[in-house]
Amino acid sequence: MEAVRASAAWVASRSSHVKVDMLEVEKVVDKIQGNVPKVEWDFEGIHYFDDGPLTVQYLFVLDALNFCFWPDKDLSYDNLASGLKLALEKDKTALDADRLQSYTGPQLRQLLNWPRPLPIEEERVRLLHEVGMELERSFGGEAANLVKSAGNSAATLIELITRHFPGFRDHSLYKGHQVFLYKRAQIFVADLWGAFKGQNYGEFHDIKSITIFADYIVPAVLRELGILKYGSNLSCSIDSNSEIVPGSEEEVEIRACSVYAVEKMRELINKKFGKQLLSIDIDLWLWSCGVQNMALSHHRTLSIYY
Ligand SMILES: Nc1nc2c(c(CN[C@H]3C=C[C@H](O)[C@@H]3O)cn2[C@@H]2O[C@H](COP(=O)(O)O)[C@@H](O)[C@H]2O)c(=O)[nH]1
Repeated sequence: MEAVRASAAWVASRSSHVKVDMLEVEKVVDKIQGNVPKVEWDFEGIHYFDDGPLTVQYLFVLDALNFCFWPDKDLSYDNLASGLKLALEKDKTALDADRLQSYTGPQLRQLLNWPRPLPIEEERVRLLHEVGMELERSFGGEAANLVKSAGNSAATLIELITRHFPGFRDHSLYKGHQVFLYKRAQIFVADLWGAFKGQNYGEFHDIKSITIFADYIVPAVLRELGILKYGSNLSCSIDSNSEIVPGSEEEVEIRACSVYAVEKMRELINKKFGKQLLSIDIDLWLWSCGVQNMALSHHRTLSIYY
């Protein structure tokens, strides 16, 4: 994921609305003495797992829809993960490639047992269709075949996903430069790694190449820790829950600086404590802190990417 790392650093070096405070990065690293608290994947107990290909199908569909929950204050990622899990437990064919291509908005709501329209519902349906169609066309209908064809390489899997499924192409243009963040593609790799505990469909020899997943929770945690500093206009917009325009400099800077800050944290932990941490582990720690802190205000961007 060199493209993510390099483009995030490029943005961080030119950023004007968001700054990474390296002194605060150092303070946090010293405070935890290089020991990032271990958070178990599925600490919430909400995901489907059967140790086989159906779990891979579940995780791929989950991450195809893993974005933008905040416009509905009662909806969260948990509803999606547990809704899809229950749907699969009731009907093992619910996420088959042909079924994915035919869901309508109301049927998707019904599948998730959600009583009203989902945020950006028409995009969610479009992405489901895209996943079903391309899985059928190129991977015999199974996400497990997509994973197998990556040959245990996280970078190859992300390359395959973004080549075959346009809905995962989480790119932005910033000051004329292409920025790659690939949040949902990377989180799918992390979910495989976490669910299968680094074995079988979750075995990746280059898992350390993955960065954090630039969503709307981790930046809020980094800001709370003092690691990200926002300019006054941006601070006001976020604290007053105003929407941040997708693709704006502010939005790209928030996401890219989050990736960059955690890469710096990781480097510092390595330098000071001689530990090689995975960004995935830092991400899950930060994310779990964020979702347990209801008081955090996060940036609000209507986006299909996170
Ligand atoms: N950086 C990062 N972002 C993550 C996740 C996850 C879930 N990962 C699962 C994997 C193992 C664990 O046991 C987790 O269950 C969701 N999100 C993002 O959060 C936001 C949802 O927030 P709220 O509206 O409050 O539900 C939304 O952008 C969503 O895409 C993560 O791990 N890292």
